[in-house]
Amino acid sequence: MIIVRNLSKSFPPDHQILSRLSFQADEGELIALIGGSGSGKTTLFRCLSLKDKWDEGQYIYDGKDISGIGGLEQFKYRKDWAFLEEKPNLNPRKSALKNVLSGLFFHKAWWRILSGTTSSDDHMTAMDYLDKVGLLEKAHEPIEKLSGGEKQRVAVAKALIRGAKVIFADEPVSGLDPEAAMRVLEDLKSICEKDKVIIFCSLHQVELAEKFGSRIWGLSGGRLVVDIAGRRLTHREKELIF
Ligand SMILES: Nc1ncnc2c1ncn2[C@@H]1O[C@H](COP(=O)(O)OP(=O)(O)OP(=O)(O)O)[C@@H](O)[C@H]1O
Repeated sequence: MIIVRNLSKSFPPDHQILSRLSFQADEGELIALIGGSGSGKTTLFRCLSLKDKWDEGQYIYDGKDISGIGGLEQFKYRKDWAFLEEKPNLNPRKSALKNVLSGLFFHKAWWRILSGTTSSDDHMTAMDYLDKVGLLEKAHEPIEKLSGGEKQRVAVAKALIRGAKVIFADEPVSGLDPEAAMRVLEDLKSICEKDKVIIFCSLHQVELAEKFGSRIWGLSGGRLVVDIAGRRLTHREKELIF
């Protein structure tokens, strides 16, 4: 569970980006974050994944206040989190399988990392995750030969194999055709429900947020102006956000 109280962040000299955000996110929730360009979506994700510092506020993760923790302790928590970006962070020349296996970096023995060897158990686990996102038959294809949606689904499998408990998906379906976008979001939603991970997913299309979000957050000018259970937004709620 994630609890945030009064989180604020500004960029110098005094550009306030996030303003006193408070919320709770529970396991199994897919939180669809919507907001205009520059409303602070990426900055919020960067703060929650400890990539950026914030100025004020309390951040409680799994019952522990991690607001002021330093480098080494941060590393421990970062193992629990994965980032999905618009352009998936994958090696284009390596196969889908090898890319998924690289997600085990945090968990493998040092000699396996140095020698690049993997056990047959690791191999089967990676195949299981590729199966979960419907890409078993593409396991040996190099990433550069996959479509945008397939690449994103490999990135999802890579996040899962590393045991991510929280996934920050920053506009993961921008640039995908509607069918591919639906498939990626269907996978994320099913993983969220079955594996009880928390997924924060920023989206530009309100309809997708309404269809896939178990909750919808609306961010405007760095403020959380809408926080509702997944359903169609009212006209007034849309006006508050955009
Ligand atoms: N490193 C930085 N230094 C100064 N200002 C920044 C920095 N990063 C982001 N900003 C500013 O913070 C604001 C919020 O940016 P952010 O990227 O979080 O918005 P966003 O909602 O993700 O936008 P988009 O939908 O366009 O990606 C913007 O005004 C941006 O210019």
